[in-house]
Amino acid sequence: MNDVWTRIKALKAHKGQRIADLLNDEDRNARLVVETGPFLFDASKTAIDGAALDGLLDLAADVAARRDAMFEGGRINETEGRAVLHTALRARGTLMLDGEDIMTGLSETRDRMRAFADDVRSGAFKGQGGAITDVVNIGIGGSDLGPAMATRALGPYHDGPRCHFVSNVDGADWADTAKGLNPETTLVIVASKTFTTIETMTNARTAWDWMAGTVDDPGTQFAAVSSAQEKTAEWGIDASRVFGFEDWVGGRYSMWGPIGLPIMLAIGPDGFDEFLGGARDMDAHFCDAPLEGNMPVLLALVGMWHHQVLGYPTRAVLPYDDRLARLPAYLQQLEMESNGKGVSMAGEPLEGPAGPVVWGEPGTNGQHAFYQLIHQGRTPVPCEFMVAAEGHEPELDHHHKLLIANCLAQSEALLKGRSHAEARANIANRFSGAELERQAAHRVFEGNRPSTTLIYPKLTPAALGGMVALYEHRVFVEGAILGINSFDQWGVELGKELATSLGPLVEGGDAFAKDTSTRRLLERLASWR
Ligand SMILES: O=P(O)(O)OC[C@H]1O[C@H](O)[C@H](O)[C@@H](O)[C@@H]1O
Repeated sequence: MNDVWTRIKALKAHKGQRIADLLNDEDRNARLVVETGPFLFDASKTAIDGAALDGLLDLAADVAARRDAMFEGGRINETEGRAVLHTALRARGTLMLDGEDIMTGLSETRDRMRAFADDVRSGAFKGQGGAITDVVNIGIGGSDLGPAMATRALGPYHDGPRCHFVSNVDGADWADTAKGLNPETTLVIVASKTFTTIETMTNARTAWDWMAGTVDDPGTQFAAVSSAQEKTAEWGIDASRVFGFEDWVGGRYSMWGPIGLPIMLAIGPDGFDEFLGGARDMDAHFCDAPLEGNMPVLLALVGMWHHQVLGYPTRAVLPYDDRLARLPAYLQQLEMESNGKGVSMAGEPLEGPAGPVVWGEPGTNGQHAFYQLIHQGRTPVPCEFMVAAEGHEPELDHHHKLLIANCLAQSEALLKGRSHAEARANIANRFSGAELERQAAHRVFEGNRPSTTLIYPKLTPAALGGMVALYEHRVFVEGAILGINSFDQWGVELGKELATSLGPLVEGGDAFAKDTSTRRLLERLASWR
């Protein structure tokens, strides 16, 4: 699709319409509101008119073929020569890859996870001091963000051992986590697809030493999750507690399989199945619904309208759901590591930007922090709101009503704004003349700012699974349209290599080969140690 940038440029002709006017067009509104499963996605508070939507849908014309290739195991991760089959982790039936039904191995692993989780949760699996009270997942990036986000999101369903997450190589992360833990009743999961990531290996070694201080055989209280099982054996972790996955599961797409073990330990295997089921339903919708009316496709096209067509550099994810506090961080990896690319699959520089900056915080907290910029800053920030119809605290339903009211108020405020005349009228009793004009100018809201809203009845395991799958497929659609590889991450390599070369210099080695700034920083840090 080498004319994609030409077509994106052509779409700019449709910009400039006021959202409030477009909202009067019921036919257009109906096309921008999609429902599936427990979700209603409303993209009508954007400046996309019917013709722009036609053009955007046209961009996505070839996505279906690529989508089918992904689900069928095509090697669409071309730079690494790999299939992209995280969807198989939540699928049913058979799926042949290189002459083998991969579903057999996947369900065997899931059965082993289930048995292990049941044993840990029931107390049949014991630490030296008895039943496991605490689980520490040691991993980073895709081996941390998904399970950390999901266990927080599903707090009301949590009836297993406490789950903790240590990711940062900063010793503070381990030290603060270990402080309240008893090694004799703690299970450590070392989660790393490659089992080479320096942060994870360093934290795992520290955890091992900590446990060895009290526990006779620390390996018995360690489990490992990896696609490099030969490396887990070197750690002395018994194969019965090693859960593998294949290289066709990308790290940031991996929580549906063994990387999700902390979720399974927290909410139980049945809850985990519901989580997978929600994602599977979204997969079915993505595969079966026509492009128009396809929720991930619409979410992707709205994203591209804002970033590639209108040039807005960022988008904010604003869950009015405190338990989704880690969702923005999770989506930062999912979206920015997948689509933060500069060249096409063929290695040609892109004519425009691929993925935007993704950021956010739960509402209402963000309102009291950065919404000032969202409402009055010069650069529009497309906002992606999400809110449940009900919370898990029926006795606190008045809180939830306030939450909903605030969520809807923000998208309404962004849409409507406040004119100079309105601002002036509000303060005309306090100011006059030039001072009235000046004060009013500070109280003007431009309005006409875009947002989308995703609503769902309740944040259940199934709803969370569906929501994450929705965003996974959104990333896929954007990447497919732009012709980039959403499944590699070469951009993280250089920093890793340089960190390796800087290690000895932090120890005091000769830094003559480094630039003058890096040398100065090294020298001053050394002088302070
Ligand atoms: O699971 P691991 O192999 O330890 O990798 C952990 C993370 O580190 C890498 O640098 C990648 O950027 C991430 O995509 C990955 O999730």
